[in-house]
Amino acid sequence: MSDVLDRIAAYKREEVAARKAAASQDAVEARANEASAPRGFRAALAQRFAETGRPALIAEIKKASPSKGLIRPDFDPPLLAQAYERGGASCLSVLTDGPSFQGDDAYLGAARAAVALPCLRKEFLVDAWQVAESRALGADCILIIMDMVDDALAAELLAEATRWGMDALIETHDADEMARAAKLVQGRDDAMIGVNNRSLRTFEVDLATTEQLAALSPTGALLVAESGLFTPQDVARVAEAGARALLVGESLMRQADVEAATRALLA
Ligand SMILES: O=P(O)(O)OC[C@@H](O)[C@@H](O)c1c[nH]c2ccccc12
Repeated sequence: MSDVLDRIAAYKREEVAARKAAASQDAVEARANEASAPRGFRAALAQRFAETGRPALIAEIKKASPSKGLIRPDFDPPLLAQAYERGGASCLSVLTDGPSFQGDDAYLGAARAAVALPCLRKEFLVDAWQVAESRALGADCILIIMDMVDDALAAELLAEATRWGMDALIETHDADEMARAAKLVQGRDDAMIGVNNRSLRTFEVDLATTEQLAALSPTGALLVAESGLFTPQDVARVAEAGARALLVGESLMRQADVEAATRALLA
């Protein structure tokens, strides 16, 4: 009865409850107020797309995943961040979830401090408290997974992100979630909507997901194609569908020379 996403949601709620018991909203806000100012995440992607006419890259720092196990044994977030930056990435995504992705909160700050790129905290948000926490950790952008939140929580997360000067990547995987995302961003001109080609419940990957949902994406939203992108042909395919940015992890994390692989993917 319980699939991967349900299991993650269950342990994340416990994790957040424990963290909230240890640090009040005021305490976490005090840390957020001292964090280095947000770097414009969506703006960096939009600018790169405007300059090149090709999708901009959000490169992901990801050690392991529930579907692939250990992806990169020699894992050094600052060095990986610099390789991505030199290779032409416009933004970074850093996994902070420990149990499923072998991530860590500290990786976000360490990667961000090593580069000038805006950084997404790749985390499962189940409580608005985590938004100020993300800012305290240095995040420039948060992730809102529509499959994990109801409309009220999604709106709360988005409003909190805006209040802290961060962008939000709103992740969808089917037409219903895209419709909910479109409603959520109605009236805003700063929307960023992701289409995850991988199901977080079955791990099945299909680039046709981007093609199908792109047509349903609200006009004005910056469309991000996520997961399962391995070749320049894959990139061309989602670009053709309307993606203005890409979120790529595994295919780059598996390469010995991350800088060269990043450059080759974007070539
Ligand atoms: O490693 P890939 O297939 O290139 O995928 C990267 C990214 O899209 C994926 O890690 C991801 C997309 N949405 C998520 C939500 C939670 C955790 C992970 C993800």
